[in-house]
Amino acid sequence: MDIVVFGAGALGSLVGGLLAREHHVTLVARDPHAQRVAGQGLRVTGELDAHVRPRATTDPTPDDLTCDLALVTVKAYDTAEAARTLATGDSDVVCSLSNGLTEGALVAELGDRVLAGSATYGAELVGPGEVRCTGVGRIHVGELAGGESERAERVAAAFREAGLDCEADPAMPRRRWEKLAVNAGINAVTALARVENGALAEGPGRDVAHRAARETARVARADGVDLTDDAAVAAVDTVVDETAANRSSMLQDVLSGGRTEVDAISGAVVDRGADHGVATPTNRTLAALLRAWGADGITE
Ligand SMILES: NC(=O)C1=CN([C@@H]2O[C@H](COP(=O)(O)OP(=O)(O)OC[C@H]3O[C@@H](n4cnc5c(N)ncnc54)[C@H](OP(=O)(O)O)[C@@H]3O)[C@@H](O)[C@H]2O)C=CC1
Ligand SMILES: CC(C)(CO)C(=O)C(=O)O
Repeated sequence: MDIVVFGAGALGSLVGGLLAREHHVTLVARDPHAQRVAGQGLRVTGELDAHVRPRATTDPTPDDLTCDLALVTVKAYDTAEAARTLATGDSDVVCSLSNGLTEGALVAELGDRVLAGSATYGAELVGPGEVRCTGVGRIHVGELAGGESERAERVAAAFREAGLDCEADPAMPRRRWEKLAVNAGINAVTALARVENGALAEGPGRDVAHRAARETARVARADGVDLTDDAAVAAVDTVVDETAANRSSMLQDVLSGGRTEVDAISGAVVDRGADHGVATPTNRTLAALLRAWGADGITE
């Protein structure tokens, strides 16, 4: 398969690097990472080990973006720009692995080429040309509206050919909302309390994370997705347990003074809740505090 990975930072370099063991991959990345990959290849270290030579560019032409599959791995807030650039090429299928509700921005530019995706692999960009796998997870792809899908099966098979753990999921809407509940609970609370995920196994942070997850489930149901409060809370507990020593991506953003994905996570729950008349006081408060931090940003 001809695959473009748009936004090859941590996750995109890991997934794109692993796919390059079997497929023709182009990474759209920033310098100096892109330059190093183009010159000396990409090293995958940590829990997996590979040295591959995908193409890499910072400035893709429409020809570069013409492919069988475009994976979007930018931060949620860069999705709209990524979609506009991808629309200059001709990709058969586009699939985002970003956290948060980002499909609106993709569909607006790319229409029914868009599949939903989610990833639980862990990745960190060590430096130019090297990405560390911090957790071997799983990738799911499927139709935005759910249901069996030949094209999702094709994408999943291509991932598996390259040795990635990937399944087509006919219940992708539920999976995405469950992941949103996990991120709404864990990311926002750990970023504000400045604790590792494991700190939410007990105590006051656990209660706030559960409330945020329950609200997300309520909004999901109003949106037509069958996610119970109990399932959303159980998903938070499972991820807290499995990633106890992790600093969530939002905590990492706050500690590094970077921009957070608050709009696509807590903010998206609030906005979608408002569309359906569902109150989301916990997510509203978490989003407001994260945005207040973003405005003034003390990091030490
Ligand atoms: N890292 C992980 O383990 C996981 C991450 N995720 C999700 O995946 C998404 C990506 O996360 P992560 O990989 O950590 O983030 P990164 O910031 O490491 O990667 C995104 C990369 O995309 C680049 N980028 C953005 N726009 C462009 C553009 N127009 N052209 C070229 N490059 C561009 C960014 O550059 P710049 O910063 O300079 O704009 C950055 O290098 C997030 O939504 C995250 O929540 C999900 C599961 C696991
Ligand atoms: C699953 C979790 C919460 C792991 O830390 C994550 O997705 C993140 O940090 O963004």
